[in-house]
Order: sequence, then C-alpha cells, then structure tokens
Amino acid sequence: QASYYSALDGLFELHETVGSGGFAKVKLATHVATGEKVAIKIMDKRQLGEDLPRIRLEISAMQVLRHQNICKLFQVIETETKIFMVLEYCPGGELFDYIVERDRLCESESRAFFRQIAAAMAYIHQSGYAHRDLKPENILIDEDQNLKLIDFGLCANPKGGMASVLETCCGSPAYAAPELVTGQNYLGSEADIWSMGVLLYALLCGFLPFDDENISALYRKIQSGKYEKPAWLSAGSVALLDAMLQTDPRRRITVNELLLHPWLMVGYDTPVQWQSKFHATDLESDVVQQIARHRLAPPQGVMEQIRKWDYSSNLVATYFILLDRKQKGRPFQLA
Ligand SMILES: CN(C)C[C@H]1CC[C@H](N2C(=O)N(C)Cc3cnc4ccc(-c5cc(Cl)c(O)c(Cl)c5)nc4c32)CC1
Repeated sequence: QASYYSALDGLFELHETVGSGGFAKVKLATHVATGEKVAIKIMDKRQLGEDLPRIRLEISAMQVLRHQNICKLFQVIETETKIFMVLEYCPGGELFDYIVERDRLCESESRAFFRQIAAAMAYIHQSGYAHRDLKPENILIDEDQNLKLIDFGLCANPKGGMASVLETCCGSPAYAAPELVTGQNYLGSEADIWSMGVLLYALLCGFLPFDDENISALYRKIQSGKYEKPAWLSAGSVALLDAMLQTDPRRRITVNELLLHPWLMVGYDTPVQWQSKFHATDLESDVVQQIARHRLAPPQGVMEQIRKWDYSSNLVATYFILLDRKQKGRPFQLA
C-alpha cells in the first residue's frame, strides 16, 4: 500500500492509518505550515464507483456546515485518481467506543454530550439540511472532549428546504424512524429527532431501544415504539425519551422545543448555544496578520485570497487550522 502521495508533498507529513471505512482510509498527518495534527480521509475514485456522488455531497455539505460540533473540513485535494479530505483531528475516536468502554454513561455526562449533539442538529436543520445517519459511530471526540459530527454522505438538502419530503430510505436501521422504515414520505428533520432519541437512549443505557438480528422483527419493534425503561433511568430522562421516540412524527418533539426541554437544563443556567461560533464573512484579523507576517505579504492581499474560500488552497487550510487553534484557546503560530 503506497503511503506516499505526491499531491501531499511538502504540505502534510503522513503518520499511521487510524481507520478504514469501506471505501476510505483515514490517516493521521501533520500540516507542515502550522505543525498541527490533522486527519486525512483518502479515497480512490476508481474504487468509489457509484459512491462518488455521496462523497461529493459530503464534501459540499461540510464546506457549508461550519460549526463547533461538526468535524471541520480544512482542505480538499483532488488528483485524477484520489480525493484527499483534510479534517479536524479528533483523537478521542468514536463516541460508540467511548460508550462501549464504559458500559453506559451517567445522566450528567450523557446530558453534557447530548447538549452538543442537539446544538449540532439545530444548526444543521436551521441551515436547511438533515443528517439522516445519526449514530454514535458518526460522532467523534476531540482533544477537549467535545463532540464532532461526521459522515454527511447521506445528508439531505432538498431543494424546497426542509419542508419537502425525502423519499430515499437510508441510514442505519436501528436508528431509523418508523415513518422511514415503513417507506412513507418523511421529513429529514423529524427523522433526525427520532435518531437523537435512539442516541440518547444508547448514551444512558449502553444498548439500543430497538434491536433484533432479524430486520423485519426490528422494524416491527420500531413501529411499535415500545422499548425497555431500565430502573436507572430517571423520570426526566424517560419523559424526554418518550417525547423523541414518538412513532407519530407530528407528535414528536421538534429540535427547537428540545433545546428548551427541562432535562437539557438540569445543572445548566443557560440554554444550549446552538449558533455557529464560526463566521465566514468577517475574518479573524490576528490570524490573517500571522499569515501575512509569515508570508511577508500585505494583509489585504491575504484576506482577498482567503475570501475566495478555495478549499484546494493551502492558504485556506492554514487559515482554518490557525483559527481552530485560536477558538480552542491554544497558541497559534506558523512553523
Ligand atoms: C467507521 N468510522 C465511521 C470511521 C472511523 C475512521 C477513523 C476515525 N478516527 C479514529 O478512529 N481515531 C481513533 C483517530 C481519529 C482522529 N481524528 C479523526 C478526524 C476525522 C475523522 C473522520 C473520519 C471519517 Cl471516516 C469521516 O468521514 C470524517 Cl468526516 C472524519 N476520523 C478521525 C479519527 C473515526 C471514524
């Protein structure tokens, strides 16, 4: 397996492979200009086949969706055979493994995580998207124990905004809403709320509310909406789970009602800050200054270059990576 890619020469130093999902390989790397760690998702276009449109969708969604709880896409490098996605480093790995290692999380840790998932989903829905494949395998943990959503390969951004219904059936069955498994027309935002209910249950219990090796038995359980309520679940947790795991999507809690639900507020005196901390318009001037100084170039010229938001350029990646360090309160300088 060649682990030398000329397209990355001088831009990134490649390290170990940390995972390989079906048609992609994920390697850790160091961004040479800033010395910062990143992850690079490497795909071979010839192996992608009919999955190529899904990757294009994931890339375009991640370029638009910039949020503190969504894994940041810093750069996209494409050759005639490969696509390289340069991504925010999440050393904590998947939330799925985090739960498995602990059996289940206590209510307060589940709440701290769930508030971040609700923030990401509120932002995604407000941006006119639906994720449609929410599960702990698609949620990563960064170096500060913050959650980062990944895998927007199934996300929908229907032309008519969220109001239009989505026909395609997708995502992972155990997290799929009843209206989805019965092939009815459904709203991505409503199906996402159901998946969030399944996710919250997985955090609090360490197993799934609806599970069966037999797929049609699983679908029947999902459509029944009946699930085990272990004794360790508080009344507040059960009330919220019931509000999200409503089989009738019209009776299901909406993401805006969720953000104000009492369960999310226990121990917190502020509602979930779901708006994105990232502003595409006004650039962070001290980051621009740092780059301009290092390049011995006028700041104005650097700003104009960045504002093109050309994801294939190393300048945009450098800006994003330094901005990310600043937002994490870490020192940022150019190597
Ligand atoms: C089965 N899975 C869905 C894939 C698994 C691959 C390794 C990855 N990882 C790990 O498992 N560490 C232990 C290290 C690690 C560090 N930083 C990462 C940063 C980004 C990503 C990432 C991976 C994929 Cl497949 C994406 O589409 C996106 Cl948008 C981002 N994975 C990272 C990652 C976690 C997920």
